[in-house]
Amino acid sequence: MPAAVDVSGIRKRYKRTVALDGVSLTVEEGETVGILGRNGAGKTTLAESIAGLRRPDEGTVRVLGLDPVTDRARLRMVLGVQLQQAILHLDLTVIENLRLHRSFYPSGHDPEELLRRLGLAGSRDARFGNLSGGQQQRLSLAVALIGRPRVVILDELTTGLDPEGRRSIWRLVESLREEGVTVLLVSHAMDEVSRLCDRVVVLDAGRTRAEGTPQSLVRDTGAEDLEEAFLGLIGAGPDEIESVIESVEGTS
Ligand SMILES: Nc1ncnc2c1ncn2[C@@H]1O[C@H](COP(=O)(O)OP(=O)(O)OP(=O)(O)O)[C@@H](O)[C@H]1O
Repeated sequence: MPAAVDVSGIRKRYKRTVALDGVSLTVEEGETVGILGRNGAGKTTLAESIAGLRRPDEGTVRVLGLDPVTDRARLRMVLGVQLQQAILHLDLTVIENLRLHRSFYPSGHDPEELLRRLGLAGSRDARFGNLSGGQQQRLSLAVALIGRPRVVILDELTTGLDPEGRRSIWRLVESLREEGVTVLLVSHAMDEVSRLCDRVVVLDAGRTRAEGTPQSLVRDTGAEDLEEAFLGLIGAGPDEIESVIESVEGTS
């Protein structure tokens, strides 16, 4: 059985910026793995490389044994992706967008039921372009899940959601885990990562700085909680800690 996600030694450079500098990562089926790192650490580039939206300069990526670039059509049937910038039809309504995406798969969720689970039933007939940021975020998650994927990539899943919305989305991710879905979660929200993730990978300047369960990272760094462990791991000094906290708060 191939791993759900197998990344080996990937490098990616954008002109002068080295975004990924030899990252390797294996995620077994059914695991929920968090990708952490300060702004610009390379998290989205890693997520997009796994999704086949970026082609690494070096190294290999496999998702359930498929190459995301050359096996794209087959991968689409088993991979769901929610990225920071949702690309949905502005002029279609919520339900039309979701039905359209449902039509790409031979089987999947009932669009109406998924809207209810995501707290979007009340916005069913609103155009995507008229939704609030949090509602757009929920719809992009619905689109990622509509085909019942075996692997899901979620980039900043709950950014911009109200507290009630965050909790209902967390419960949904927990139910994915119960169904054996593999989840890769890019996040700045340490409470979210502590609650949902079996394992965490900390990226720093395009390299893997640390990897382990949230509990082991806290224990091994002698920190009080995951946020303190994270700040210690990326080597943030007292002044830098303030600015990292500001950047984390600004994006969560
Ligand atoms: N399309 C691009 N062109 C040029 N540079 C890019 C591009 N995309 C990302 N970068 C650069 O690559 C580095 C990694 O970016 P990436 O978006 O992967 O980081 P990130 O960890 O997801 O950050 P954030 O937490 O802010 O979302 C950054 O220095 C960024 O400026």
